[in-house]
Amino acid sequence: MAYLPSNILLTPEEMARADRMSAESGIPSFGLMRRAGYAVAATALSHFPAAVRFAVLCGPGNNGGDGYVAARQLADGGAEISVHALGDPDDLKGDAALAFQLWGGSVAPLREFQPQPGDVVIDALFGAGLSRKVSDEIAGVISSVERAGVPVLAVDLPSGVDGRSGKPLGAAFKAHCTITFMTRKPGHLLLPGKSLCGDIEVADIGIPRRIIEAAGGSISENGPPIWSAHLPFVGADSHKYRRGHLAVFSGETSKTGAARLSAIAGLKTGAGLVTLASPEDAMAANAAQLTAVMLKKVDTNAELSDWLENAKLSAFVLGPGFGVGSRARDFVLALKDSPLVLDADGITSFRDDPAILFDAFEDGETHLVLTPHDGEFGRLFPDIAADETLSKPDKALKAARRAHAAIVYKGADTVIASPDGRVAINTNGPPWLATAGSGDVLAGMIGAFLAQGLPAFEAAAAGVYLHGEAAGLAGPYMTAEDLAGQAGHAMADLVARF
Ligand SMILES: NC(=O)C1=CN([C@@H]2O[C@H](COP(=O)(O)OP(=O)(O)OC[C@H]3O[C@@H](n4cnc5c(N)ncnc54)[C@H](OP(=O)(O)O)[C@@H]3O)[C@@H](O)[C@H]2O)[C@H](O)CC1
Ligand SMILES: [K+]
Repeated sequence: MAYLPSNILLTPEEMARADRMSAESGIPSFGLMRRAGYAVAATALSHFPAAVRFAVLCGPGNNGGDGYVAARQLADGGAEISVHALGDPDDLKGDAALAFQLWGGSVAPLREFQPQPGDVVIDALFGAGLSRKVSDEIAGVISSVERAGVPVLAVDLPSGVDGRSGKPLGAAFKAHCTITFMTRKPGHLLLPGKSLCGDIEVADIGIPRRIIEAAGGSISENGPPIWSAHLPFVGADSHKYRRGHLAVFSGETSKTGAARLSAIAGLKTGAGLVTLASPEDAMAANAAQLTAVMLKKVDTNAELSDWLENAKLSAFVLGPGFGVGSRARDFVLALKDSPLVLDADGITSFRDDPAILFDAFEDGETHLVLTPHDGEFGRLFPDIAADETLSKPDKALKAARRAHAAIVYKGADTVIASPDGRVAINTNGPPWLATAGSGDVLAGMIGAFLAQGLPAFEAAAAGVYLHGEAAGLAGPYMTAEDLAGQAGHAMADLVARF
């Protein structure tokens, strides 16, 4: 059984489409279920060789079918098995009915299941077909398993987790590990689903890759396949390792640190030049702490216009420590034709009338990157943020289309979306990234990729990925300075991979 590494993610609907396409191309659907069940049994044995009993909980659809196949396979191998079913197994249809026949052993009602010490629960209640909140009866079984502290192997998804959004519907198992088929689903990577899956294994059950690719939409795991072709150093001479001129706007005297973090991160991410644009009153504070980053006094709109006319600037970062208000709005509108990362105070400055921002960046190729965390997202897109029916990728995509911007919707499961429909879920950020100044560093990294000529979505996704890599190098006790400091090493590692 092959286990597939891939950055393609299929929603449950897309996976169902892949199933249909493979059936239409002549691949017997029961063969898929059989291989799925075998993979479950193999994973159960490899993860839990000392299990006293495998307690297989089977639902009323094909997820349950996988469970029956696994039960047969494990029983044939000599394992102790119990099978409990939701609903009457005689009502099963299609492949699930065939799988039940293949099992051929006894089945007790789910409500009679009582976990025992030494049990390993194989959770085959619901997978891709979960369509509504789980009942109190099922929630009761889930909590009895949790109370007993016995491990859970989830088939496809921990039952109760919505594969599209990662949200639990009513209640959900917390699995030790989850075995899914062909590709992971967004719900495996989005919170809280991610924290309920445990280790995730992906088994090849024989759907051809061309079908997976054709059935897939536009959601993928963030990683080099999305943006590496745009990196300037790929296949290039070393003189191209640094390029572009990034400008970062500093806040007033008492708030200059955030912009300096962005600027230093930008330099280490490969921008050829980085200039900090500083108000006069902050010049001394900035000058005292900068060496490789250049400094330019920019106080007024007129000074900004003059600078934009006379300097060759490739991209901008505005927001970290900048201050909320009309000066931020005026500067952003002056930058409307340039690649821009708008972060923090820059975002909040448009909370009263976000349409001014969205309209300003409407023309041409997408060249604005917005990097909101939850609070900032709610300020710019209050209706989208409040819509409980939307997943985080849905929200990011809707926001991207409205704002004509690449959106980096930050969090422990950062999502990057493009107005053209592409969405990436980031997975390499360690928990210690949630530290003061981390967002400032990210803005500088994205700004540097914009300055190096990456399109907005690719720059955003590459920046988020590099941020995660740098945090991994900096380790759990890092500060934002350490994080910015590791950007160069993380870039060197990336360069070495291409
Ligand atoms: N290519 C593959 O990946 C393959 C995957 N397989 C497995 O099949 C499931 C998906 O099977 P499906 O039958 O579509 O869906 P489920 O088994 O997950 O669930 C559907 C049944 O569950 C009922 N349901 C849904 N939500 C609830 C709820 N909250 N409470 C009670 N019952 C619920 C639903 O009832 P409806 O009334 O909504 O119709 C269905 O009866 C996938 O996850 C894999 O494990 C194949 O084995 C091989 C190919
Ligand atoms: K399941």
